[in-house]
Amino acid sequence: MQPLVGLIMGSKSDWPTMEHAATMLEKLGVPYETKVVSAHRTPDLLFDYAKTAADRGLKVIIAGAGGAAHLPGMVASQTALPVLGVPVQSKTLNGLDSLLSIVQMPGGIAVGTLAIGKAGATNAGLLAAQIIGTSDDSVRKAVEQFRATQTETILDNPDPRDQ
Ligand SMILES: Nc1c(C(=O)O)ncn1[C@@H]1O[C@H](COP(=O)(O)O)[C@@H](O)[C@H]1O
Repeated sequence: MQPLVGLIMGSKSDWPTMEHAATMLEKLGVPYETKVVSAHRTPDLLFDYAKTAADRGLKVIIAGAGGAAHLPGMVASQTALPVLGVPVQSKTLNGLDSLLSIVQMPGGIAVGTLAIGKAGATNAGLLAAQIIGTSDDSVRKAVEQFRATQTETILDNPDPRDQ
C-alpha cells in the first residue's frame, strides 16, 4: 500500500525509541515507510526526502532525533506537510537537549513536538493517524476503537494491585 506517513530518524540507534511510532501506525492500519535520514550526516538526502515527500503521497512526517536534533526542523523547512518531532533520549543529557532542539522553532516554520522517548514516539504515531483520520474514515474509526479499548481496559481492572 502507498505509504501515508514517513517515519524518519537521525540514526539506526534511534530505532528502539522510534519503533513505538511504527507499532502504533501498524495497530491503526496506517501504511508508512521508514528510513534513516540525517540533517547532519546526509544533508542532500534530507533535502531530497523532504522536497519530494508530498508528491510521493506522504501526508505526515514523523522525525525522531537525539542530541542536537535538527532533523525535524530542517525537514519542516523543506515541506509544507505536517512534521511531528520526537526527541530521542540522549545518554549525556537525558533528552533535554533533544527536546529543546526540536521544540524551540522560530515562528513561521512549525514542528509539532512530542514528549521525550517512548511515549513521544507512541503519541507521534497516534497523532499522525489522527491527522490522517480527518480525511480517512477507516483510520478515524481505528483511532476511536483504540481509545475505547484503552478506556475499557482501565475501567475493567481498576485495582492497582492486580496485574
Ligand atoms: N540529531 C541527529 C541528526 C540530525 O538532527 O540530523 N542526525 C543524527 N542525529 C542524532 O545523533 C544521535 C547519535 O547518533 P549515533 O548513535 O549514530 O552516534 C542519534 O540520536 C541521532 O538521532
